[in-house]
Amino acid sequence: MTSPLDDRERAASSHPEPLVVRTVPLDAPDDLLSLLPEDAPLTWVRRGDGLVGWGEAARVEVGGASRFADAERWWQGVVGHAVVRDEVGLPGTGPVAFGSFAFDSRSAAGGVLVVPRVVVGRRDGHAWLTVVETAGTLGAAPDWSLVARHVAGLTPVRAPGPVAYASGAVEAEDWPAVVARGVAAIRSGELDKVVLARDEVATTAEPLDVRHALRRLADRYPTTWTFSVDGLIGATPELLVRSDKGLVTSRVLAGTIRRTGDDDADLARAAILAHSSKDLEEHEYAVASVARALAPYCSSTNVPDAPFVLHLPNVLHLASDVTAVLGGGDAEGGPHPTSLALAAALHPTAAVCGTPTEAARDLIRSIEGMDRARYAGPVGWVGADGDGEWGIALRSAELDPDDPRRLRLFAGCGIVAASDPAAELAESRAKLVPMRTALASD
Ligand SMILES: C=C(O[C@H]1C=CC=C(C(=O)O)[C@@H]1O)C(=O)O
Repeated sequence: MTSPLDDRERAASSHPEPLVVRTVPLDAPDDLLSLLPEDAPLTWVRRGDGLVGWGEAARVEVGGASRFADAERWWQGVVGHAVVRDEVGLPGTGPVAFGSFAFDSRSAAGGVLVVPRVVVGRRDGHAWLTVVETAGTLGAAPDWSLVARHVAGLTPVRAPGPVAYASGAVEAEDWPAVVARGVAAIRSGELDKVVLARDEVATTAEPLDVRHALRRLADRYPTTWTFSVDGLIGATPELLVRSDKGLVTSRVLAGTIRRTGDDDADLARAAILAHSSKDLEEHEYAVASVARALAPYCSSTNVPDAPFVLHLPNVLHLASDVTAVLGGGDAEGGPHPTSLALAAALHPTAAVCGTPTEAARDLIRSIEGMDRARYAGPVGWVGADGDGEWGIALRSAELDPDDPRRLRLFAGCGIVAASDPAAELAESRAKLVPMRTALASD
């Protein structure tokens, strides 16, 4: 990513020419990922459905505490001026922006929204093509031949070759001491929960072709959301917020146990996790933070009585699907907040920060020893009507914009009074597995 903007004026001044946007139906392509170019692929895909995009019709970079509000204002300006003909009318048709935002308002990573020139989307057997022009008027309807020509020009996906791993900001063996400081702060009553993370640096033999990693993530972790936005890639199991015609959904995860690879043993571990008071406590803080953040915007919020166990290939998580209906609360009578505004209101949940939020953020700043950049921040897309989907950028890596062989991989763990630092280190290793597997060439 180029240097972020952190003043409102520059963010506001990057309005493009009015966009001319046309969406037409397509026969559903079998495989969205096979359409991606090597250069700057944009991706939000789960179980074969979702959006892929390429090219750049418009872009804004934002920074600081106002990063979400500035991005929102820019997007409203873009869609307010756009000429749109949408022949499909589903979530994700018409103009969309892919985005990702830094975890911490102080991070230089800031945030970005990108409007692709071409988007192909797929949902429940329906598919569409959106083409965005930056000059001119609505022309002839595009069709599959445009995508076919694009695909014919794609380079084959390249494997990255051997990968070398090195410590990030904190050596792995030193990280339990960081966790121990978190536990001590909790036991002394400073806060209830903190989520502490660490990074590691991967260096690939060949420049990374992001498509290689995305394919492996999507194949191995089909229940997660595989994403790629401006050099941030991953497969997150955690949905911060989906907003779809007034219905809001959030998949909250917190509380983890590693898988053994043996199905019977893993079933026993799922039962242990479902009854672990330490993990249930971690989970409860995360769910409460989501319910609290949604309350001002929603007339009703449904929080399941107890979490279910989400099975992923590397770990099992406690999970709760929280749903809510927009309207009522403090927002009574006003326009519905967009999915981006909801993501801003929810971020950071106690699944990635802690409880109370401010105390946890301060502790993270003082003991974690690294800049999380866009790890653990919102990543996803927003449409012209404000509906969209935003995940939390977990199980992720950030490419070095100056070196296509270098990436930072991230993993974090929720810490409560009963946490054991050595066990948290093992859990963080398990959470690095998806990205490590994504980079492998076997
Ligand atoms: C912070 C991460 O995971 C969060 C999501 C699920 C379970 C978590 C846990 O059990 O600690 C974390 O709250 C991460 O993967 O980097």
